[in-house]
Order: sequence, then structure tokens, then C-alpha cells
Amino acid sequence: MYCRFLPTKNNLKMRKNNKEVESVLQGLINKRMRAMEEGEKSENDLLGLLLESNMKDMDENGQPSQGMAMEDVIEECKLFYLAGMETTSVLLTWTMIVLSMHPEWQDLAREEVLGLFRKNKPEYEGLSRLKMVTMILHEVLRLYPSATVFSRKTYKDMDIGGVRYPSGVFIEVPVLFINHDPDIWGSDVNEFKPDRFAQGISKASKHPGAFLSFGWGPRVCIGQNFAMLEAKMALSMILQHFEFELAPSYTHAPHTVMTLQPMHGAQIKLRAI
Ligand code: HEM
Repeated sequence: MYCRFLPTKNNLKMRKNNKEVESVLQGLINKRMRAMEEGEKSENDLLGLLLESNMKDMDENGQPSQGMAMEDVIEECKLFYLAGMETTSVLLTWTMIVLSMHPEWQDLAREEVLGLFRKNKPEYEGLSRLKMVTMILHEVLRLYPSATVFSRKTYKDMDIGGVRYPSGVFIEVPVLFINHDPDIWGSDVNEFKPDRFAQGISKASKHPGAFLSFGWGPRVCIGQNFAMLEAKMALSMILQHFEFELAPSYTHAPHTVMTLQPMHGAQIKLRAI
């Protein structure tokens, strides 16, 4: 846990990158704040909302300390970008890979999408009626969870699963291992079987809370509905216009670099339809 404070080559590079990201964000924030101070209407996006609440708090209380500190605004921007971008993009990547490996499911998904939207642009109402596509995305998230682990820290002495932990212990929740545990998902745990989600997430496994790909509890992923919507929209549009299969150069090697990614990339051949 504390290794990140050591001046290793990687840590120094990360710190340098972090500084660079923060200074880019600070520049964007300054520009936006100037525009807001000059009376320009704030844009309806995350940064606009954060800054608006930050400035409002400062106005009402007259003390900047009551508002959201600028470091917090920067941290929120970083969090939303890092937590929201890569996770959804690797979900789509794995979905393309898995549907290339299982053309029968690719056909079923396409049938559903074309049945609902034909070749028209998918609209919000229709996306919520995509049952097959939703099952596929959940099964991909089970087999290849974008975040393979998340952590917690005990804030007091406590018993978890019959083990006594003192306060201040970091606990890693191994999502990838849980998602591949045959005692939870059955002996076909390593197979791609979207229909295990046919009755919803809580009925897909022997334990109703076993699906942890979006986390759980008060810190559950705040963007999960948005991510699913984005993935459904993108996948629907791809299925409407392309058939796809793996290129011979594709090598299956999932590995973790922050998120779970295909180590050698995802070489996929697309054919317009
Ligand atoms: C497939 C896509 C995604 C996956 C698999 C995913 C997964 C996760 C996981 C496992 C957590 C940790 C939960 C915990 O510690 O209990 C998390 C937290 C979070 N996610 Fe996502 N996420 C995805 C997309 C998004 C998107 C699109 C956004 C924003 C638009 C987002 C924003 C966040 C934020 C802000 C948190 C921190 C929540 C908190 O600590 O209260 N995520 N996500």
C-alpha cells in the first residue's frame, strides 16, 4: 500500500503525469471561472456544475473554506475521467472480442437490435428494452470486470467472515476471483453464458450480492447506469452496421493495467452490412 510513496521510476513518472494532468485541469478551470465571472451562462456539464456549486457556497457563506476547495474540484474531474472513460471503453472492447468468439450470441444481439431500431439511431426508450444485449454486457463484466479489485479500510475493530480485523486494515475485494468462483456461479463459471442473467443480476449466482463488477454499498459505482447506457448505445450501433470476427493475430491474454485489458490489443475484422 505504501510502496507508492517510494521514489521508484514508475512512481516518479506517475507523479510527473499527475502534475501535468492537474495543471491542464487548472488551466481549463481558470478559463471556465473567468467566463462565469464575466457573466457567461455556465455550461451544463460536470465542471460547470462543480464550479457553480463551489462559487455559490462561497457567495452565501462569505468564506471560501465552506465551498468545495479547488483541489476537490480537480480531484472530482480526475476521478470522473479515470473512473468513467477507460472502464467503459474496455467493457466495449471485451464485448467485441467475446461476441467475435461467440458468433451465435452476436447474431442474437443483432437480431434484437435490428428488431427494435432497424437501422435507425437507437433512442433512449428502446435501449432500456434491450434484454439480450444487457445480459451479454453483464456476462462480459462478470468474466472481464474492468476493475478487478476494489478496496476498503476498517474504521474500527470488526469481524468479517469469522476473522477479527483491527481498525485501519486495508481489505482488497478480489472482484475477478469472486466472478470466477465456481462455488458462487456454478461449474460453468468460465464459460460465456449470458442467459445466467436472464432473471436479473441477483438471480444469476448462488449469492444475490455476488456481482461486484460495479462495486457494492454506499460507494457503488455512481456511473453504472450511464456506463450501461453508453455501452448499449455503442454496441447497438456497431451491431446495426457491422459483422465482426477476430483477426488471426489476436492473442487472448487478459492483464491488468489499472483496468483489465487485452495485453496484445484487440485485432478485430469488421465487415459492413
Ligand atoms: C463499465 C464501466 C464501469 C465500471 C465497470 C465501473 C466500476 C466501478 C467500481 C468497481 C467502482 C468502485 C466501487 C467501490 O469501491 O465500491 C466504481 C466507482 C466509481 N465510478 Fe465507476 N465504473 C464504470 C463506469 C463509470 C462511469 C461511466 C462513471 C462516471 C460517469 C463512473 C464513476 C465512478 C465514480 C465517481 C466512482 C466512485 C464512487 C464513490 O467512491 O462514491 N464509473 N466504478
